[in-house]
Amino acid sequence: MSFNVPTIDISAYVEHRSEDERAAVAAALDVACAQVGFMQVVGHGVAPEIQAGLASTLDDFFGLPLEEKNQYRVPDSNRGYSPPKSESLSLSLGVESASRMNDFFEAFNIGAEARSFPHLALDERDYGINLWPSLPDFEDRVSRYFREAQRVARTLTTIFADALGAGPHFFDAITDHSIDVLRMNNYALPPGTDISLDGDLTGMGEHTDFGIVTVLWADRVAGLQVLDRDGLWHDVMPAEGALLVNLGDLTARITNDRWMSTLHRVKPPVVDGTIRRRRSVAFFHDGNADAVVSTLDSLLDLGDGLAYEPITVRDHVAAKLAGSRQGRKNLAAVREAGRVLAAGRRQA
Ligand SMILES: O=C(O)CCC(=O)C(=O)O
Ligand SMILES: [Fe+2]
Repeated sequence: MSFNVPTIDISAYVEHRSEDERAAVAAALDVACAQVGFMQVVGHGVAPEIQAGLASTLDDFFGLPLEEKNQYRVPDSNRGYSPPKSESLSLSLGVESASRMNDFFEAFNIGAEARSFPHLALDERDYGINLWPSLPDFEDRVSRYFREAQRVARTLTTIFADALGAGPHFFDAITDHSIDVLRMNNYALPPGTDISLDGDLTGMGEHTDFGIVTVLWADRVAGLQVLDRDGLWHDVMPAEGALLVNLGDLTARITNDRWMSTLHRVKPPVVDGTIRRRRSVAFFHDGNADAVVSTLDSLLDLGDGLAYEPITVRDHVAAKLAGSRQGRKNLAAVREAGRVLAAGRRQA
């Protein structure tokens, strides 16, 4: 069967059109979430100039010298700058083991802060404090897109609730002070990188996203790959003007794996001895730190009859960030490990 990332037009929800039109969208989204876990979303209403403004901030920030970018590192926080895993210095030495550019993405993160919800006594450690580069209009351009991505994510969870028959307030109750993070990714090799030394050039290693849903803006440049149900990787590129959307692990838990938290990675093709620079921006909608995420009652009996244990978003995110794992084997870990192993067996 050929692999296809379905295109879902959400304008019926964005424009509050008729119940019948919205029901058709929810039905199409249900199939996409159950079969692929990735979608091209159109009709989202994010203005092209807001997307262009966002794209320009990546050029401005990642174009800075590394020393300057390093001033925006925030240790032990999901904020600020993360440099590529390998240092270009070791590359210049030509030492093979040191020269591997595995996971060569660099990133800059901002997100919702506890103080954005002054009426709630939230802990900054669950959210993080933004560090804005001192570049003209940077904060403004990024924030404008952030608010739009947040709106799209909330529209999506409204559709999720309809598609799952979960009741209109199911997602509101777990996302009204959501941990939302915007990760701006830059995939570019330092000038002079000898890619012939690099056996397995990986922009970003295979992973699933942690949260409820991810809204992904990306350049129309190859590199993103998605794992299908048969364990094969497929290249995925956004259509003109489309946003990619994928589900995270919390949605897999909520739906008892009826919907998929799909493995993906970034592996840019080498063309003429180099890779094309690629930018992407992932908006992660993870849910309230203190929300307890449980499988919907209606889906508890699905599949092997086992259920995910309820977990707070805080504990789930902490476990994922710690590279897993809580001492005892839980169903989530077993199922996720199974997916990764199956992929590894089928394809190098
Ligand atoms: O660069 C991409 O297209 C994917 C990025 C991604 O998967 C992530 O940031 O979690
Ligand atoms: Fe991802």
